[in-house]
Amino acid sequence: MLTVTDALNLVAQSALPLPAKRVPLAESLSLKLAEGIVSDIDSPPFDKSMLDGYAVAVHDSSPTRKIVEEVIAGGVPHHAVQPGTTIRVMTGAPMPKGADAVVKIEDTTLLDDSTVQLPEKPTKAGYGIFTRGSSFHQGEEVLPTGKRLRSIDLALLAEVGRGKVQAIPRPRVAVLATGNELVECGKSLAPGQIRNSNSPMLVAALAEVGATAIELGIARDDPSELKAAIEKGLEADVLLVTGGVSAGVMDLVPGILTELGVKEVFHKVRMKPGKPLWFGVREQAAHRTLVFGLPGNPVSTLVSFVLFVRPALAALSGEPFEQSIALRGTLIGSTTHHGGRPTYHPCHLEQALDASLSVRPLPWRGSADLAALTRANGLIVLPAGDYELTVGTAVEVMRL
Ligand SMILES: Nc1nc2c(c(=O)[nH]1)N[C@H]1C(S)=C(S)[C@@H](COP(=O)(O)OP(=O)(O)OC[C@H]3O[C@@H](n4cnc5c(N)ncnc54)[C@H](O)[C@@H]3O)O[C@H]1N2
Ligand code: MOO
Repeated sequence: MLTVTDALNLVAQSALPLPAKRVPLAESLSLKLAEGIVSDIDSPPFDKSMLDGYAVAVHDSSPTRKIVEEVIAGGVPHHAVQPGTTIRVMTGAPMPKGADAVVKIEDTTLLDDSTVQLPEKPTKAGYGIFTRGSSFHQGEEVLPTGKRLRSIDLALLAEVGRGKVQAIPRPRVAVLATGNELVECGKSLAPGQIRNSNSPMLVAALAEVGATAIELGIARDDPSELKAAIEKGLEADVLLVTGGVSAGVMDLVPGILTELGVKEVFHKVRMKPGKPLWFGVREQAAHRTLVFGLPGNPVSTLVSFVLFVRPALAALSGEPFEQSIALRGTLIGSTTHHGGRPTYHPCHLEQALDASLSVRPLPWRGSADLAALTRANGLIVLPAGDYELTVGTAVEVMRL
């Protein structure tokens, strides 16, 4: 059976960045730019007052000035500032000709409706002015290709008039739960039934990493129903099918995937939980779909998602394919391990002031015990073998 590392390498080979496309500004947050953004304007586009006050010429020493005009943000001055005169400007207003500084309104005294007294101390030239083009010039590259867009970057795109940008889009990920025993969350249970907990978990986990989830609901263990749902899911960039991938009589998923042209890359990985993980790729025309058959038990689904799907989604979005970071911690509770598969055991991690991690293994009843996982914020990576680990042992852990 494949090791986790070998299986990860196989997923990494297929998880290539999605082709870039034009994306509306409002949908571009956290996407990776696929073009350098060049400004269509000087910024600011005009010499602009940064204060509410009076536009003055600093070499003019007249103690009082005649106010010839008032310019608000969005307006334009119709006069120039001449010796003995001033123009009242509001923050954001274009500076009038003849002025080279702004005196704050709080530092002045209005003598009558059209006369203002200025402070004796002269203002410095340039004070209170954001000079045209002092941030950047028209034709300058303001955001480089490859940049992952943050909210402040969206502000800059808006400033330079870019309503659409060329970027690597968010991966579209279809989520399909399979199994006759499953009912949706709002329903009461008949004998033998359980609620579909995998779909809400995966949809939320996809939201956490900025992927777009396409929920396909529940398909019964019926070949034609499964086939129709899987066919729909293959239109996405990634299809996550949960359940039906182990060895049972109703484990139909791998066969149907193969029938629909998905090439199996691997089935089964030496890990606990998550052993029956299935991975394949369908190439059709220019469209590639990565397909993960996630084992049905919710903890197996989540661990497989964290280990395999999350790095694949990062790679599709243009980031490096990186495994969850392995950290070192020290056990503050003992634990035992049995069996030939490395186990990802739920734990509670606590970081001390010196950044060291204490690791408390949590009671856990296996891959269907999702309640135990709700109390965990990490997983201990326990190597294969039969052994006991005592308090104080150094272990490898991952954050959840
Ligand atoms: N003979 C073998 N039996 C099993 C093997 C094996 O290798 N040989 N592997 C076991 C392991 S490990 C796991 S994990 C499970 C995985 O099975 P499947 O992926 O085929 O999943 P199902 O059989 O459909 O379901 C397993 C379990 O999970 C529950 N489930 C399924 N979907 C959901 C959902 N959406 N929400 C909540 N719970 C779900 C389902 O009811 C089952 O109880 O196979 C072992 N067996
Ligand atoms: O690998 Mo299964 O996921 O142990 O329960």
